[in-house]
Amino acid sequence: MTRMITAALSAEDVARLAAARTLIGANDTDSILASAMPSLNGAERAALAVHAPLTHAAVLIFPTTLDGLGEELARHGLDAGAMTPSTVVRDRLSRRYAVPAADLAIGILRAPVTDRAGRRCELEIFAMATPPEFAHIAADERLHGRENHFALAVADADPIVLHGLRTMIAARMRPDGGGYNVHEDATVLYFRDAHQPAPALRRLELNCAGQFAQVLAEHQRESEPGTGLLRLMTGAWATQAIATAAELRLPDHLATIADLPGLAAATGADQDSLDRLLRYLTALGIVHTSAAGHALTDLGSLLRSDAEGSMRPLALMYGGPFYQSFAALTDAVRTGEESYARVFGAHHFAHMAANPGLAELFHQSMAASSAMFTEVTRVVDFSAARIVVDVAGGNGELLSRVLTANPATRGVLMDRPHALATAGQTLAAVADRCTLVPGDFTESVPANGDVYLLARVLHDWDDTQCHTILTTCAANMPEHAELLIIERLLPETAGADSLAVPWDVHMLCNVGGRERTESHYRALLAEAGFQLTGSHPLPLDAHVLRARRDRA
Ligand SMILES: C[S@@+](CC[C@H](N)C(=O)[O-])C[C@H]1O[C@@H](n2cnc3c(N)ncnc32)[C@H](O)[C@@H]1O
Repeated sequence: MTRMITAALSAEDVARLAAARTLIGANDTDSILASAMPSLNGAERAALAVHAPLTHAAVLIFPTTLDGLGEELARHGLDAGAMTPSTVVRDRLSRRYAVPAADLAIGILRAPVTDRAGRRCELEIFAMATPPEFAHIAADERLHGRENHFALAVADADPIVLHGLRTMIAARMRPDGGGYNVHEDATVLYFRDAHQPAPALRRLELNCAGQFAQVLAEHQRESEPGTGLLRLMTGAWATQAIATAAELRLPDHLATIADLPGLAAATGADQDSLDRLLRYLTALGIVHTSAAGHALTDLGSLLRSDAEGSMRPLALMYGGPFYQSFAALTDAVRTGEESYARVFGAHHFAHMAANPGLAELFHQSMAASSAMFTEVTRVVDFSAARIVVDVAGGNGELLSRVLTANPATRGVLMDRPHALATAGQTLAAVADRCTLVPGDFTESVPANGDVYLLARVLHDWDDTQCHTILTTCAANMPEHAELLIIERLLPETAGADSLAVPWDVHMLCNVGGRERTESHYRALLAEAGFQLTGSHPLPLDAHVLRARRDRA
């Protein structure tokens, strides 16, 4: 006797099943990862393919009933096995369409298919029994394909592996919920990229046998868009908490005192308030708190005033004058003019010139991020240079490194008088080989150098002012001399990450300057008669750009 086939599939769902099947058949793990997460490099894709190979593509279909669906699928060449109930998709649709979960009948079937490399994968078919009153759900889901996804199966059910894979994917696709499937004893994490051009690749499932509550909880937390936004919006609180710690010299005291009453007494702080600040600093990773008391983490140690390359002055600048000018960012964006002058009544450099204490702190703070200078003497060979001229060299941090590494070289530090006044201590060890020259780089620069340095100077100015500085250099530099520019470079492509991106806004607020791409610097140099001859990366996302006078 022939069994009645009662499930009916629409032509649209048959086509959607075929598309999901083709997605698997036309791809392997590497090619699907390359399309879904183009920023993964080959080595990262290969690692992902080992630890989490492609396992299935999923599609949600809408037969009138689930009865006889297996036979109907077989007629379309899909050999699906037994149906199991879906709870995760059912609950999501229940929430999405405000329909009681008990009214939704959703089953999962799996049909074997092979990828283009001949590896066995599956077509995961979610089927929702769709009586006429749920036709609107079917129409909406078919249109948006929200449940479509492709899946990677974690090869080793291990929390560290799962955590690492999750982190790698979450840097490219937004965490988008997940759950523990009791029927299959599997932890399922979803990711989403709403901007992915191929709808079938907008959603990724990472599937791992076993229950991993901690990884799942972290994923769920990151999946709530509000949490991420709250963290971003309260970033200024972290700035202030760190600045307050620096002002109270808390990091210095934490080097020898671990208990709260002792720390409160040493810093002159209210004990309960200090306890709350310490809890926040612990959450920020600055302080480590245990039964033994409080201690600095490695990160927090950089805030000690006696630390090599101490970042304490930067903490005070970012939580002090720069914090105030950033509060007027809206003005800067509206007008295109720096907010620092609006807040303090004078341009950054004029304000520094009139406030020696602040100038001292500023130059200490510039030196605090001079980790970008550590590589300069390795990347550039100064041994043939008789004289190195550091144009607007501040307190001489870079020049002192160059002269220390090159005992036969002499240096000229050129800057405004108030800046030179801060240089004595930095240059003490090389003072016999160094001359301090007050001047204005819009008028002239010393003329006898072999190498000229312009470190973190051009980003203070707009293109017109940069042109003036560069043409002054070109007019005064000997023909053979080389110009080295040290700056952070904005990425040439949108969306790429670099410290230059936030610093560009910082320059807008505080000096009216800007960060630039390498091609922007190449063009500025060319207009001033220089040719860009090389570019080398430095720490903290900086680069050294090498240029010579254009003889063409
Ligand atoms: C951001 S700091 C960079 C200092 C140093 N090159 C460094 O990387 O640490 C910019 C420097 O430009 C100097 N400056 C500003 N206007 C100047 C001018 N017209 N002539 C010479 N130096 C100037 C400032 O005094 C300051 O030291």
